[in-house]
Order: sequence, then C-alpha cells, then structure tokens
Amino acid sequence: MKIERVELLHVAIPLVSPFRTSFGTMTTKDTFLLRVVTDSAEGWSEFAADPEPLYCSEFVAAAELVLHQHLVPRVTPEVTAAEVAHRTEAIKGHKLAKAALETAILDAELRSYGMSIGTFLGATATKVPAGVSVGIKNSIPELISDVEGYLAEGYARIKLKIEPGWDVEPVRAVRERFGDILLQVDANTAYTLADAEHLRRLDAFDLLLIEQPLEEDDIRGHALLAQRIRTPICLDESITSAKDAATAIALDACRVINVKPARVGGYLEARRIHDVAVAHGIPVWCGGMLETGIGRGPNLALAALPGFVLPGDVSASRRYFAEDLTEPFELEDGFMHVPTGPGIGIEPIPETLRRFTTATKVLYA
Ligand SMILES: CC(=O)N[C@@H](Cc1ccc2ccccc2c1)C(=O)O
Ligand SMILES: [Mg+2]
Repeated sequence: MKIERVELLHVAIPLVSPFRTSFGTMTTKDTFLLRVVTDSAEGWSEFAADPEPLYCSEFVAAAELVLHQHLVPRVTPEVTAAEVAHRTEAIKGHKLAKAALETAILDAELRSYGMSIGTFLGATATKVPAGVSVGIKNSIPELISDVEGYLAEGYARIKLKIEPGWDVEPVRAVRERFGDILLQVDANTAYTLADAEHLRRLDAFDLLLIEQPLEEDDIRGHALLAQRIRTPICLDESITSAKDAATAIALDACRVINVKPARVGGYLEARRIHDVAVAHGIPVWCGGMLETGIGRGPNLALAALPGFVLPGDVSASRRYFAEDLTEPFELEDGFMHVPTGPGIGIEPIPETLRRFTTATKVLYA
C-alpha cells in the first residue's frame, strides 16, 4: 500500500466530569488523531495518552515529534500494517505513538480489502459486556451516587480507582450498598510492597482483581504481593508486550491482564498478548484510556476475541463525552456492539472534528 499523506489533528474534547486517578485528575481529552491517506483508502487512529506523562512516559508533544522525525519516515511511502513494527523496532520505546501509526495504516489496509478489524483479529462475538471505571471522589456519598447511576445504565462491572487513603472504605461502602456486583479496583501503581498487609484488607470484599498495585517495573514485587493477598493481581502498566506477559505469567506476578492496544504498540501485539494469556489459562480484558470513538471502536473488536472473558473498560461514549468525534457508542442492556464496517468501522464526523480540532500538522505529503 502506498502512503500519500499523513496528517496529525490535535483535538481537545471536554469530559462530562473530572476523572481522578492516583496519578492525577483529567478534565479534557487533549490528544491527536492520525489520518493516513493511501492510494487505496484512508485510515484513522488516535494517540491514547495525555499532554502530561503521568500515566506513562509518553505524552502528546513527544509523540508528535517522534512520529514526525523518526517513525513516519521509516514507513513511507510503501508499507503494509505487518511491516510497521518491524520497520520501527530500531526506535526505542514510544509504544503509544507506534500504536497510533500502526493502527491508522491497518485501518486503511483493511478498508482497502473491505474487511472489519474484528474479522481480521478473530472476533467471535458481535457484542461484548461493558465495564466502567469510576474515579476517586471527594466523598463516599458521591461515589455511591455515581456507582448507582452506572449500574442503572446497565454496566456489567464496576472498577474503582483507589490510592492510599481511598481504598478499603470506598470498596466496603460499595460492596455493602450494592451487594455482589462484579467489582474490581485499580491503583495505577500507587502502593508499595510495604502496603501488603493493608491491601490484604481488600480480600474481605471478594473483588475480581486488583489492578497494578505496584510500580510498572516491579514484576518481582507483584509476585511477592501475590503470595500475601488473595485478591487476584491484574497488570496494566507493566505489560507492554507479549514478552512482558510471558514473563509476568511465568513469575506468577499476575493472574489477569488488562490488554490496551495503545500501551503495547497496537492491535497486532495486543492479539499476541491475548494468545499468550489464553495459552496459559490467564483471563484478559480490554482496558481503555478515555478514547474517543476512533479508539473505542477497534477496542470493542479486540474485546470480542474469545480470551477476553472479563468485562472491559469499553464504556459508552457518554461516560466521558457529551459529544464524541464519531457517532456515539451506546450501552444496550449492559453490552456494547462491535463495529462491523471495513477497517475500524467508524470515522470522525467531519463537522464535529472541525469543531474539536485545535491544530493540524502534515507529517508526510
Ligand atoms: C479507564 C481507565 O481507568 N483507564 C486507565 C487509566 C487512564 C485513563 C485515562 C487516560 C488518559 C490519558 C492517558 C492515560 C490514561 C490512563 C487504567 O486502566 O489505568
Ligand atoms: Mg489500569
């Protein structure tokens, strides 16, 4: 496939409410889309991180630079989606930037063949159960009110963000108020092994999992923690490749994996992680990073693979945005439908995209 043009469109979309985690509070989704125009079709993707490197080391300005100066030159003009990772492997890191580039090229390639990304990846379902991620709140009553609303909308699973000082009590309150709902927590690396005895108190609440309690590079620490608490450990930030997944599983550092295509370099590696996990009997689920519909669509296709047996953070557009860049993804009886159109099966609404675009840059022409 011959790439003719690569554009980067900065977008800023206000969130319906602040989203607070242990690493910060977000009020706007401030990122960029990539648009790849080829001789046979065009493809779209979005960069999943933020202007600030708080969740991971990547951030918008750095991703724009590394794409313009180091990644796009290695994949133009002739390329296939399978070649992108190979052509760019000399560039260290920048998995989220590489994921955006590979995904836009994969989208164009699949559209030129008229194949949906779900069919391409091996989806075996047409809809998937949706979970929702609930931020850290100012009070327990506010948390209870939010969770009540999401359960009323039909979400199949509740995930609570936790951090030291906001963990046992909120979990206890939600468990006591809502009974045996599917419930899990995400610490985003906020704890250390010294907190093991404190985290063991969460064992009383029959959680599905505790996500990324320790630092992203502390595989050994997670293996030691797994010996001290009953709640299954799920890794997110620690798993950036199928190799990481194999290592963490072999060292008993996790019993569940949150698979985020953006974090691992794209959908091809995400599928490899799925395959490694399934081969070891480890359940996976599809994580999210407050994507617009451009990222939400293909994530739903990934979540439809057979090994994705736990509800993912594949919430409806309205969970984060009053207005999405695409037709909104809606929750129906606790399920989200997998797009069936060619490629990622979704595209920006031109007028909406114009309104939310703050700057455009041509990376290749
Ligand atoms: C839904 C959920 O909890 N997602 C992430 C946290 C997260 C959420 C939004 C993000 C936006 C920009 C950059 C990083 C982000 C990380 C998680 O599972 O840990
Ligand atoms: Mg997480």
